[in-house]
Amino acid sequence: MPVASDAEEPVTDGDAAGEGLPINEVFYSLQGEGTRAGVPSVFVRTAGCNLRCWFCDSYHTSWEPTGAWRDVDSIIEEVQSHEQATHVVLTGGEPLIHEESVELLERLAAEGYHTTVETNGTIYRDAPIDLASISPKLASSTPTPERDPKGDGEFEEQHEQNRIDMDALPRMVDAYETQLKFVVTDESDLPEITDLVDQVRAATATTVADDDVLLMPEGMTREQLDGTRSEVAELAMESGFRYTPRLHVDLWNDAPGT
Ligand SMILES: C[S@@+](CC[C@H](N)C(=O)[O-])C[C@H]1O[C@@H](n2cnc3c(N)ncnc32)[C@H](O)[C@@H]1O
Ligand SMILES: Nc1nc2[nH]cc(C(=O)O)c2c(=O)[nH]1
Ligand code: SF4
Ligand SMILES: [Mg+2]
Repeated sequence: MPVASDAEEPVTDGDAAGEGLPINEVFYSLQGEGTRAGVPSVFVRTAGCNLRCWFCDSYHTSWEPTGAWRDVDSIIEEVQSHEQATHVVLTGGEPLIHEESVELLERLAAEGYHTTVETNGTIYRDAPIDLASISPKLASSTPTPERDPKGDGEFEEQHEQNRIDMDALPRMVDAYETQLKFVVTDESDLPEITDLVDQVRAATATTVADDDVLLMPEGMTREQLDGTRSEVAELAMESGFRYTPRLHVDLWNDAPGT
């Protein structure tokens, strides 16, 4: 967890917006998820999210947002310090809740970076995004009282109402090269995924192929993935959708900054 320096305003939940972007962490790693798994990339993780998935592997961006307000220049400078990298992954939290993410993406594009945005697909923004890595949230993500990592189900209704936006999602699919990356907890998720993909196909002019739809096993640790990955791999073979590993978890488990 990065600690805010004296020069930077710390981010806390319910905070008034500061200057620039609330940044939880910037780190260099391999893209662990999706069609570009294995590509060396700089990750820029914003703080704050409009959803509250019970399983969120970035708890300190959603349930308890933490970090520091930073201007775009300082973020670009840190990205450029990783000289080998040509790919940048903007993630969060939900990076597209922040209008300033557009400016950051514009600057990254002008510097020649390939940009991937990891997003829950509920907010559309017009920006130079090379790959929209959209992870629409299923009913199994909802923080019921039994599955609330922090409280007693206080976010259940808000999460349930906001987790799918059938205006923003097809709009993003039509605007950008897209992968739809679903977190799968077990086989009961599959009918909802199929239904959602059908709805997106009906609402877009873009062809969404079966291998643009990725099934990703739920799990923050190797141990948790041991309980989900085989079943999700079988589901991919049965459905014709694509499987994505969580390469970073396989390599580094849940170590910070990976
Ligand atoms: C922390 S989210 C940030 C971006 C955005 N808010 C979203 O959900 O797409 C980054 C990615 O991690 C996935 N993810 C979060 N928690 C997970 C878990 N416990 N197991 C598997 N994937 C998870 C999300 O679905 C998303 O694809
Ligand atoms: N290595 C690595 N790959 C990732 N791909 C998407 C990530 C994310 O948190 O959005 C992520 C992450 O946190 N680490
Ligand atoms: S939408 Fe993304 S960042 Fe927000 S709670 Fe869910 S997984 Fe975490
Ligand atoms: Mg992650």
